[in-house]
Amino acid sequence: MSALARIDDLHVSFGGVAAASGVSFTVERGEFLALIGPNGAGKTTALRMVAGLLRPDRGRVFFDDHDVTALPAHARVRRGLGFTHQIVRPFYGFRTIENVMLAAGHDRTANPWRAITSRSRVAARDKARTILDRFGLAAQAEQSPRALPLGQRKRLEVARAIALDPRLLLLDEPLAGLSSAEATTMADLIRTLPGQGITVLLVEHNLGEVLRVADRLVVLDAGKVMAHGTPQEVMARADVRQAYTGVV
Ligand SMILES: Nc1ncnc2c1ncn2[C@@H]1O[C@H](COP(=O)(O)OP(=O)(O)OP(=O)(O)O)[C@@H](O)[C@H]1O
Repeated sequence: MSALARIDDLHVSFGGVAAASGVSFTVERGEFLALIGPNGAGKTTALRMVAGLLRPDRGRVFFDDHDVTALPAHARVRRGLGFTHQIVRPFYGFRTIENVMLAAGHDRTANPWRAITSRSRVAARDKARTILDRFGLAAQAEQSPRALPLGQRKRLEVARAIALDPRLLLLDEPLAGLSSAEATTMADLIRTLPGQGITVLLVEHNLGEVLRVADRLVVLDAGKVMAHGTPQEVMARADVRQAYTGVV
């Protein structure tokens, strides 16, 4: 079977700075793939091009064998390519469960406001409850996201993305800013997604958690792929250890 996503020779520059210089890799169906590399390697830039948040100067993104390079992010979301932001952005005017319902009602109405006012409300609420349960947020359902600590707000961000039924979920540093216990909880939750039909492409600095939960790694350095393989294969390479950790 072909790859779920194929990233082919992406180039992009900001002013004179090349943030991606021929980035190519595939995301296989059902895998948990992590994109790692030192600061400024181009990880977030690559993820934004896959999501449709940034147009490459050159290169193509294929999702499910379709060339989606020209599609904006919202059109990719409709095809099943979801993403979360590094900085969490819940709707603070809505309760936690309503935040998930806005996404859960997406298949019934294109207008998110109608998703919580129309007859589909009950179905969306049930779906949102199930997702909040899975993400350990059932007790916080009726609270404002403002009242939630960062660890729970980050889980809400992933819960909202899941409610859109993605087949591929792009996660940008979901563990950033979390305590080590919270990071482990979040990594364990993300680890369950491929078993539920959601392929994961993760950008993450927390190498310990990445090595624990990822199936495969792609290492970026200076806008290029320097290595890919299982965590064991990749971390056995001296050039990767030097670029990524500064230790040979
Ligand atoms: N919008 C932008 N405007 C100008 N330069 C940018 C922009 N976005 C990224 N860059 C530059 O592109 C390069 C790659 O940045 P990017 O954020 O993709 O790296 P990263 O690997 O995600 O880094 P980090 O791990 O620090 O988040 C860096 O030199 C960065 O300064």
